[in-house]
Amino acid sequence: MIRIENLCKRYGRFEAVKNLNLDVRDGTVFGFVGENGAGKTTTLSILATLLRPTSGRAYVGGEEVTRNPSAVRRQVGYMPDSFGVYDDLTVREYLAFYGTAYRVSESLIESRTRELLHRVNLEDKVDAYVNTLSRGMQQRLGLARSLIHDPPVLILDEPASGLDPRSRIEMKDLIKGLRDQGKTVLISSHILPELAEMCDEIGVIQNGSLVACAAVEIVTARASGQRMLGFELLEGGRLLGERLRSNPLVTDVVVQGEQRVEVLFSGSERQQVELIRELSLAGYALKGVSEVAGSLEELFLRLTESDARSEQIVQPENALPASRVV
Ligand SMILES: Nc1ncnc2c1ncn2[C@@H]1O[C@H](COP(=O)(O)OP(=O)(O)OP(=O)(O)O)[C@@H](O)[C@H]1O
Repeated sequence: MIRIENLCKRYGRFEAVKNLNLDVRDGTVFGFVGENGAGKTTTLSILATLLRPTSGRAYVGGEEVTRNPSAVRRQVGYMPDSFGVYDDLTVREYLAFYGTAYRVSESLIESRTRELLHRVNLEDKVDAYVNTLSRGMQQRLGLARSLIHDPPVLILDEPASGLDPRSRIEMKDLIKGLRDQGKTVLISSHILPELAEMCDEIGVIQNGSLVACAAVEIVTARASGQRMLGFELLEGGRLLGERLRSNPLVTDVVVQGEQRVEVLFSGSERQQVELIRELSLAGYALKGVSEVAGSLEELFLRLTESDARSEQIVQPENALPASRVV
C-alpha cells in the first residue's frame, strides 16, 4: 500500500532523508521511530504530497506522489505533528470545512461527522468552538479530520505527542481500531515502547536512513528483559567472548578488543552475579562489569544487527540497506 524507493530529500546542502526504502503492507500499522530530527516528518510530508523529494520515488496505493498527487491525496488521511485549529469554527464546521476541501458531499459530511465524533468520543462537543477543546480533544479531532474522506491510508505524525497518559491511551485505542477496520497506518513517534503497543512492524530511522526494520513481536520479545553488560578486562577479551557465546543467557556478544566485551544478557540479577563470580574463578582478569545504559532503540538495533551477523535476516530488495527480521 505504501512503498518508498531510494528516497532522498535535501534542504539546501543538508540531506534530511538519505536513500530511504520502506514497504508498508495493506491493512497493517507500521511504526516509524526515530529521535528528533531523524527525518520522520520530512518522509511523511513527502508521502502526504506536501513536500517534493529531491530524488527517489514514493507510492501510495500504486500512485506515485509527484506524478499523481491528487490521486494520492484521495487515498491518504494525514495528521501533521502540529496543526492549527481555526478559532472561530465549531467542531461541526471544522469537519465540514475539511470534508468540503476533499469534495465529500454534504450529506456524507453530515453522517461522517456523527460517526467520527462518536468514534473519537467528541459527540458532546459538536457545537463547541475548536479552540476551547483540550489538547487531547484537539488531537482526537485531528484524527477525525484526517478520516473525513474515508481514506484507506492514514499517515499520523506523532499523534500522541504532548498528551497526558490517559489521552495517550485513548489515542492508542483509536489507532488500534483503525487497523481493525482494515486501514493501513503509518505512524511516527520518538518513543519505541509506545509504538510497539499498536504496530505490526517497526522501522528505526536514524540520520535520514532506515537502519532497522522488524515485526513488532520480535522487537518486544527480544528487547524486553534484556540488559547490555560491559566487561572490562586487563586482557583476554577474545577468550572471554568465546566463553560468553556458549552461555545460554547471553544472546549477543560484541568483542571490542582484548580489554572490553559487551553482551546482551537475559538472566536475572542473581544470575548476573553468579556469572561474574564464575568468570573470576575461571581466571579471567576482570576489572569490572557495568550495565551499559542504552535506549530501547539502541538495544533493538543491536538485536537486529546480531541477527544480520547470524544470517537469520531476510533483506527484501526494496528495504535495503535496513536490517529486517521477519
Ligand atoms: N524546511 C527545512 N529547512 C531546513 N532544514 C530542515 C527543514 N525541515 C527539516 N529540516 C531538518 O531536517 C532534519 C529532519 O527533520 P524532520 O522534521 O524530518 O525530523 P523528525 O524526525 O520529524 O524530527 P522531530 O521528531 O523533531 O519532528 C532535521 O535536521 C531538521 O532540522
